[in-house]
Amino acid sequence: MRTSWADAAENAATGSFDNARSNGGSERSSAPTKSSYVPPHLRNRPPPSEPPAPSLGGPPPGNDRSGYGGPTSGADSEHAFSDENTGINFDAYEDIPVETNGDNVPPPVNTFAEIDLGDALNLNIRRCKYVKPTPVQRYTIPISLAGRDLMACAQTGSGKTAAFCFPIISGIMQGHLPQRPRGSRTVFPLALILSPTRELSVQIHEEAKKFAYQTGVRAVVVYGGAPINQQLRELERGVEILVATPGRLVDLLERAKVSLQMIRYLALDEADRMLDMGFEPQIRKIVEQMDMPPPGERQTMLFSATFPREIQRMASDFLSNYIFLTVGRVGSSTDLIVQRVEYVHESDKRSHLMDLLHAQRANGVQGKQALTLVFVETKKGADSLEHWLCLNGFPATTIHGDRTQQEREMALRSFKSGNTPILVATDVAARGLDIPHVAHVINFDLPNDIDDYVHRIGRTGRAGKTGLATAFFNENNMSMAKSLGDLMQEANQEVPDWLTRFASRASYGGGKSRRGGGHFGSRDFRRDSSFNRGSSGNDYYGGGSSGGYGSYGGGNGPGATSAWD
Ligand SMILES: Nc1ncnc2c1ncn2[C@@H]1O[C@H](COP(=O)(O)OP(=O)(O)OP(=O)(O)O)[C@@H](O)[C@H]1O
Repeated sequence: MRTSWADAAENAATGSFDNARSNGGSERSSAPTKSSYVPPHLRNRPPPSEPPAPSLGGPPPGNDRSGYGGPTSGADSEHAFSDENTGINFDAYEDIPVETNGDNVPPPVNTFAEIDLGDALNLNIRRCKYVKPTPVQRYTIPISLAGRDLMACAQTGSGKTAAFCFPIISGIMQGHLPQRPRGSRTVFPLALILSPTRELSVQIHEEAKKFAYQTGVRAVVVYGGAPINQQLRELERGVEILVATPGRLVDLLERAKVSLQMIRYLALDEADRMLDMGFEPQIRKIVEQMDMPPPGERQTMLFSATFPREIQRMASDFLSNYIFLTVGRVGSSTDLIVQRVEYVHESDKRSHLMDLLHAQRANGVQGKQALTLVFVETKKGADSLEHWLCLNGFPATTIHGDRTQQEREMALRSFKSGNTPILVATDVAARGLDIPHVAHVINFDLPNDIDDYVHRIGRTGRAGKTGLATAFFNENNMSMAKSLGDLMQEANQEVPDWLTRFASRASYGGGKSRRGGGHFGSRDFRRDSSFNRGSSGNDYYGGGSSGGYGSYGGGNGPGATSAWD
């Protein structure tokens, strides 16, 4: 058992599942390889090619908006452009099925050069070493540049952030900007990007700053748990793109420090999360009850890897004649991630985790622990597991809603740097965080909702890289048996027989799935013949008695809101 974990973790870290596979399974027969299946990223793998090196030493790029008097800061410096994307194998995404639905869908592009994003942004894209657009970017960017509203669903780690940032920055750079009132202390951003967690907002802001470097477009972030005065000072220096968590933004709107009157672009990242029970009232307040222009007068873009039908229905309130885009199936996990599920009794979880970590360390490069993200159900559970890991010689830290913002940020930094290579987290870290080199995601406690599982495991296997995800399963997770088995099967993973047996015994749904039963949400809910805004209609997703928003009882309900902003 230990050997197989070691192999799996090592392979995930080095991206060499193909090697394991080519051993014919003789030495590594228990490794999580799929004997006949070859994931897309390993098929016809081309020789590694160096992306063209951007010239960083030249003169600053011309600003496409000559005469625009806005601030010129973007990324703090060119050092903000890292080498992370060098050599990424984006062929991994080539054969992912893409579906669009809506009127007059603009055609996709194959290269960034085909789109007029503006010189300064194009240069930044090269500086980021983005050689070609990912599928979600190929479709989304022309749709957004055509001024269309969009609901986009694409797998974790597939580049959704750039997909909404590029058109926003380009639109602001090249658009005819409205005159914004001057003199008052209220600020009037042109674009608003909302995300559910502080850390994700910070990350989106970092990305937006890089993309907007020397474009004249200034991005500012506001989020809870950090001093508001500092954020006010940043706002007063000028803001075109405001990245925010809902709570802090409502505060600023109520104090009339921010007006949404001039908003031209609204993007909701993790849109299904933003519209579920925890956040919906705040989002409605921001979008519908303040001074933001209505749908049709602003451009609205919603992004997530998961989009339950009821959330789609609700989201349509915010959109006007929108295009629905799916890259892969809605809510599917990427098959860059090797998924394993282990039957582990509640009382054995710690020792089992210890076995995994020992094996992983033994096989790590120079005995180093690969970055491992361990998800648990509760904040208390996170603290106690962290303590226990540290006592047992595994440097760990934790991120959850009871920690101060400073502690949360420190934990993330320490994890990213490898100083504490194990991060124990609640769902606060489940969505959006793009941490390079996470080799292994362990669901120590499985979530109650398969969509949450998809987001959690999506912290590995990003941007064309491979990853490993392990789930501990026992009778407490019966309600997940079928959806987990289905998801794994869909992602061409090996589903253990015992899980299939549990699934057939479990009454599917278990009252906790937003997805409902039978089919995964694979399409635009408007195509459902039963779609009728005035009636509840039949559930396309069929099966479960519990499907649907109203009955959602997953980990994000009111009891867990403190884990979020
Ligand atoms: N065209 C591209 N070329 C190379 N790397 C890219 C490209 N687009 C995005 N990336 C990189 O891919 C990684 C994942 O992107 P991003 O965080 O936007 O994924 P996501 O789809 O939003 O994931 P999630 O659903 O987890 O939020 C990032 O490190 C980003 O820099």
